[in-house]
Amino acid sequence: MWRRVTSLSPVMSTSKPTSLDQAASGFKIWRSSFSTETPTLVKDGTTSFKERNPFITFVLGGPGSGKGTQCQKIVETFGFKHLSAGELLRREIESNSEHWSQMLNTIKEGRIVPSEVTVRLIQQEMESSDSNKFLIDGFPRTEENRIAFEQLIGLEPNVVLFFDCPEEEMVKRVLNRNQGRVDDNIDTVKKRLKVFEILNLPVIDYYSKRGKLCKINAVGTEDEIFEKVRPIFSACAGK
Ligand SMILES: Nc1ncnc2c1ncn2[C@@H]1O[C@H](COP(=O)(O)OP(=O)(O)O)[C@@H](O)[C@H]1O
Ligand SMILES: O=c1ccn([C@@H]2O[C@H](COP(=O)(O)OP(=O)(O)O)[C@@H](O)[C@H]2O)c(=O)[nH]1
Ligand SMILES: [Mg+2]
Repeated sequence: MWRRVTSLSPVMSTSKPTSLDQAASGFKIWRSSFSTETPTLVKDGTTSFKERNPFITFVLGGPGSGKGTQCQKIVETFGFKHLSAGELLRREIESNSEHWSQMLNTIKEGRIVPSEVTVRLIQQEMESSDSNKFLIDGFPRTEENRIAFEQLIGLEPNVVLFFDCPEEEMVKRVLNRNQGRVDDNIDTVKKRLKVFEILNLPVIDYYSKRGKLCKINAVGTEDEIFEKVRPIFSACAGK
């Protein structure tokens, strides 16, 4: 048996990040069915993922701010491995994996899937990749996500990109996205914008204080925005 919180109001009424995240995911029972043991970091029996010293970029911004679009350009120009947390979750749902219906409902309602699930999917992708440069798109979405990643993977991002976009523009882009997503409708977008403001902005603020944040004005053409992104990676890639 599991229970789902259907109202956004608990998200709005408390200020503690951990309880906020629990309210946002609404899966206390589901959450408890996942192990919190630190998974092994050994990839091939000799080298742990951490020892590979990967370059990790978190890509943040509200729904429709252009994260995925800019990630594609970064991949083309700088050869990163792109991991979209949302895509990994959608793939899990499509493959009818355990808890697929809870994940689908969470996404439909614009809430956040438990950290254990998302971090495990990201970890599997990173560990099995030949690349050592990662763009983690749309994660971490909460302080609890951030802490779970740091604890389970044992690493922090090298850089955090934040695509800063006005709400009106984000809504317009999401409603025109036309990819058949269950969350690209006005009701879910409104909820996602609230979740972004309450749960994701504190993560952005955290990285700003750590001196890791690159804030990019996400208004303009895709190419104009990429010209602001390019110098961030040129310095280390020599391009
Ligand atoms: N700079 C831009 N100007 C106008 N539309 C954009 C821009 N960047 C992306 N889009 C479009 O907006 C929608 C959302 O972009 P996407 O990259 O999926 O955002 P996110 O991953 O942040 O939700 C897509 O249909 C995309 O083609
Ligand atoms: O770390 C994550 C990333 C995504 N999601 C869920 O997946 C949805 C879609 O995420 P995605 O990043 O694909 O959306 P985008 O911001 O690109 O529109 C989010 O609203 C959440 O419900 C989540 O729970 N945890
Ligand atoms: Mg996206």
